[in-house]
Amino acid sequence: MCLSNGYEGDVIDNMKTEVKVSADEEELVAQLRNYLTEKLTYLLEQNGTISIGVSGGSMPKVFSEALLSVAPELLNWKRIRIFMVDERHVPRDHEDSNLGAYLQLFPQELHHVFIPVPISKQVVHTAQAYEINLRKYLLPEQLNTYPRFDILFLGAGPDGHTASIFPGKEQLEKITDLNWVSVITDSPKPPPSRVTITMPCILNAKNVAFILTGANKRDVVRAIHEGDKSIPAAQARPMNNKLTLFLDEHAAAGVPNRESSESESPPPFDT
Ligand SMILES: O=C1O[C@H](COP(=O)(O)O)[C@@H](O)[C@H](O)[C@H]1O
Repeated sequence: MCLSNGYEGDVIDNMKTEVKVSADEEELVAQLRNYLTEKLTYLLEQNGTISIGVSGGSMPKVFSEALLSVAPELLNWKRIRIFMVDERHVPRDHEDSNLGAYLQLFPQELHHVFIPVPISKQVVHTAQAYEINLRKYLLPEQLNTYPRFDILFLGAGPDGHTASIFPGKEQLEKITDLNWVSVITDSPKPPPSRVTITMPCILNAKNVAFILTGANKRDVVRAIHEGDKSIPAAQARPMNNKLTLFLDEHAAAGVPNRESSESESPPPFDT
């Protein structure tokens, strides 16, 4: 049942925010599948690797279902690479591992699609090794700059963190000259040690989509929608000024003037 469709095109400080609201998980997966289908169709016509960054937490299940149900002709696994936007510093077979959660949901023959986060004893070494792995696949278009992910799927906590960038802890330790990956050792959300891509990598992405469900994400949704830069999730505004929010009904309660926006039916914007 489709209780409400997405409405599109709210423009706040030049950011075009497309909001897709789903009635249940099945509809959320269908909306994600449509989005992936549209993006993959376009990206496959371009050259090179298609880079998709994903979050952990509640995201692996819906993202995996959506991607694995995209039409097979669009799933050119030789060209698709999936990256963790953050990883908890635990072994891959630990229940808290973000990558581990995806690997359980994907068939063994597709595990090579995921770029490993090599877990070392020290979290700083893990971050360095992961940054080296990112550089193998995400050559920046110009030297001395940040990678340009094709699509980032971000989650956010009720406190406003995204990836593992937490409020008040945005000044992450500089690991390398360019600092694509950094560490946090006192995360307010367990486990305390994590690696994360840095905010400039998020801002440099071609497409950024949040997947946010549940009533406890309402305030974060409001902050993102209003561009309230006090929390990291709301700072994650890509350079192309296009943001997509995939929400359920509970999280969508945070979208201001939702009813009136829906009835106005603003015209769709370009993709
Ligand atoms: O710890 C994390 O939390 C966020 C949000 O998780 P959720 O369960 O509330 O969806 C997640 O995006 C991040 O990747 C993860 O490491």
